[in-house]
Amino acid sequence: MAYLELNNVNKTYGKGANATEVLSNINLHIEEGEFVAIVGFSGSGKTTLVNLINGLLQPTSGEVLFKGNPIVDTSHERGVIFQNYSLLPWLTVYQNISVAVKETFPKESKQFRDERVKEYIEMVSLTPAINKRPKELSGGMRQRVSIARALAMDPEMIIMDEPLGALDALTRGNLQDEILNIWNKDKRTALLITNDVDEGIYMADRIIPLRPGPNATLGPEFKINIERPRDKTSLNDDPEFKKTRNGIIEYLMEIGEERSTSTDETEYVLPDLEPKYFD
Ligand SMILES: Nc1ncnc2c1ncn2[C@@H]1O[C@H](COP(=O)(O)OP(=O)(O)OP(=O)(O)O)[C@@H](O)[C@H]1O
Repeated sequence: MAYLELNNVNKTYGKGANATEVLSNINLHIEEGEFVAIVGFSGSGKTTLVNLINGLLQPTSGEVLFKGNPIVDTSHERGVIFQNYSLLPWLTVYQNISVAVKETFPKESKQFRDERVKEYIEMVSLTPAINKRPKELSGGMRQRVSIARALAMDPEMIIMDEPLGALDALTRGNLQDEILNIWNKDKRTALLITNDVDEGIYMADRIIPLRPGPNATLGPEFKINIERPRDKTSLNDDPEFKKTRNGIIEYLMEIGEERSTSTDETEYVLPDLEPKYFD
């Protein structure tokens, strides 16, 4: 039994003539402590997949199991970092994180909770903005609050739905490292949805492409056999990095081409294939 299992999962939206099967026959097994990245085309069903694992959605058929039990609801055991921040606008940075910490650690002392909130705010370098409300923050800062909030809740599994997409390269690189530190130090299990192949290779043990939808299904997995901790500056020259990157890109280009020569007129946006920070 794997830590997280999706067995023959299908998800359809709508009914009758309006029914669209977004995900088809998804089989995904993630072991405890693994870091898996899913790289997908825009609109292929990545968020639907995240919501099935988070417990916000139920599959139309098939099963989603966490530690052997069907996922029927959201749970603190699985912390999600969404792409759209989802902060409470009337609360400050401190209060947004404090609400979540209080919910997760109701029996701990006020001092413990206060220290934890401040520790995670400091981790994402937002101490100077601790009393600001979301509308006073940039998009990148809001996303950092959202990351701090998810991690401060101490989830066993971290699920990330394109969490770093809106950030500048430097902040993005720093947060990748912070997430990796926490995953490694606390022996978490992680699932990262990204459209950035390089980010996936830098962070994950395996990358699995999600093919374009409708009826999106998972492609073959690519194992990342690069020792950790990985060094961003030398990664570009690593033969294993080049081989893996080329393999994934070739695969994505092939399925992109298959789609463009089919009769289907939907336009598909390829995942981000340009290296941005490995110069
Ligand atoms: N509640 C819903 N009802 C009907 N259709 C939906 C619903 N949610 C998503 N869809 C459709 O399912 C498909 C996949 O959506 P989803 O948001 O999962 O994709 P995505 O890969 O996360 O997209 P993006 O890359 O744009 O974030 C899209 O065609 C979308 O319009």
